[in-house]
Amino acid sequence: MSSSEENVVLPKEDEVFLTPKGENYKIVKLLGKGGYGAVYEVIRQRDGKHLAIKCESAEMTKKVLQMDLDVMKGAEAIRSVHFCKVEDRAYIKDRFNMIVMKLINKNLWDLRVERKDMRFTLNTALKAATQSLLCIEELHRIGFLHRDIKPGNFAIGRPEAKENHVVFMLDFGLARRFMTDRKKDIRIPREQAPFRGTTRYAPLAAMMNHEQSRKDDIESWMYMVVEWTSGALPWRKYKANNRKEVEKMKQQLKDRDESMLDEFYAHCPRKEFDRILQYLHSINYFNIPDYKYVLYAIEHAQKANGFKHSDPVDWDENNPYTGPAGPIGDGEPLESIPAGADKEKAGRTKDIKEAKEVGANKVNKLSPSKMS
Ligand SMILES: Nc1ncnc2c1ncn2[C@@H]1O[C@H](COP(=O)(O)OP(=O)(O)OP(=O)(O)O)[C@@H](O)[C@H]1O
Repeated sequence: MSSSEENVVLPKEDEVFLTPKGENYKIVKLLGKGGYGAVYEVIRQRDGKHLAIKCESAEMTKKVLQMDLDVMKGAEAIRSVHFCKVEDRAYIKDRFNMIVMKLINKNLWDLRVERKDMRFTLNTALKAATQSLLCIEELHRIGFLHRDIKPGNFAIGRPEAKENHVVFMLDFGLARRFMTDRKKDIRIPREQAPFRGTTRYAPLAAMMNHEQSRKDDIESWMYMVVEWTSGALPWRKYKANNRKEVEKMKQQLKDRDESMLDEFYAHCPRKEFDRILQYLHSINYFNIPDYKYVLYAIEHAQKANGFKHSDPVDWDENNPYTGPAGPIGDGEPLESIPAGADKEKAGRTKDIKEAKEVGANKVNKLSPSKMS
């Protein structure tokens, strides 16, 4: 679709859309545009609540909105606080499909580059690392891989909703279910898989056209966390058309090239971050990553640097931090939960909640000295 055709079908400022639920939403402004369509801030006319709508042109052959919907419904069924709640949906005839969801705030790419030295304080980077890891573990628990973990796909909530210390995960356009249809086993990896992701953060597996798995989302998370902490990655000057160069440098890290490791970990808590990276390089496609081990490493870095949970984050320097710090699950995949979570699933939610609480106790009992 050409951009002029796109402008005709996509919403315009002040337009009002009626959904089958009988709700009217008025467009306030465009928040962002992607290959699939666009995201807008809207006001629900009934109660004046500010929400977001994500639209996908009806003509798009590759439908990504359904995947967004499946993931967000799954996250709702486990009562995650890290995903936007879906409030409504509609098909606007001959124009676009849309989902209405919670409105959130700036993403973690914008928050970092706004800073004078283009990096978060170590306290903030580690807090963002913890919350984004919790997002990834929950996504895996409901049966999906993200396959495009990057700072632009994590955002903080709005202060009006008292959610500006909560990190949300966004954009499931490249997500993939990793369990078989019977939801018992991991899907057999394809021999070759087309590249999915963003060159700067993509795991080595993706760069080598291998099937991605849970460990690969965490490898991307590691690159993102290092960038938050140090302000840059060694391969920052390379773009998507230099994928081979970037792959070579990520391979040098895996091969323990000392000068590459020195550059990669500049300004980072090297001991803890390196434990994580070496661990990720030691596991394979079928392994359930040990999310708690990764979290311990981050906690260890926090304790070693004397940070407290209440120390403020960079985007809200005058208030104590109140963000969630877990609990984290075992990563044992549940059967993925399709759109329209029903009553039968409500019972399962209780089980999941209990399992999470047990997980929390275990985390608290273990000593960070395990990392040294
Ligand atoms: N619920 C929301 N509330 C506020 N802003 C949002 C919301 N969802 C998405 N956005 C913003 O809209 C933009 C596009 O969103 P999203 O990442 O879902 O689409 P995308 O086009 O697939 O992204 P990209 O192509 O940049 O990876 C991003 O800047 C994001 O921060």
